[in-house]
Amino acid sequence: MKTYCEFTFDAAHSVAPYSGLHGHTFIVKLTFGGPVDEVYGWPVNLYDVENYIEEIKGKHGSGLDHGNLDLNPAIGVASLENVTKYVWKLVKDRFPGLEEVELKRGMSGSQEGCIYRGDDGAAGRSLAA
Ligand SMILES: Nc1nc2c(c(=O)[nH]1)N=C([C@H](O)[C@H](O)COP(=O)(O)OP(=O)(O)OP(=O)(O)O)CN2
Ligand SMILES: [Zn+2]
Repeated sequence: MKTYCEFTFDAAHSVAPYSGLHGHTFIVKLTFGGPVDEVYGWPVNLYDVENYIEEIKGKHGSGLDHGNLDLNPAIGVASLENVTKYVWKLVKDRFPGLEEVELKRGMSGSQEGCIYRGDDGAAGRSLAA
């Protein structure tokens, strides 16, 4: 069984020398697997995940939401890939059943994104549509 949830956050970033500081709405999809609860049938309680998401989004720029990703030393250069790996680390530490993080930026129909499954050798595919 794979269970997923999505969330968005608005943040600024730059990827020098290719882009200066600008903002996006980032869309994140978290997919969970592993042993399921015998009663509820789920590998993870999304209620717990949603509470944690609010925590990592933070308030007033203290987290991902409405922040400048460039200022977070744990991310490094705020490319799609580095932000995706950062989200992976945040969530995997709290929910070991995390199996995949997909991060997208831009508007539907012209989005770019990548997928990370915890293995640097895994193909992170660009979703330039
Ligand atoms: N594999 C990747 N390649 C590149 C990335 C990346 O994250 N992964 N990022 C960039 C630059 O950010 C890119 O040149 C600028 O694109 P974007 O961040 O989307 O900024 P835009 O000005 O294009 O914003 P839009 O909203 O998409 O118009 C380069 N390569
Ligand atoms: Zn950008």
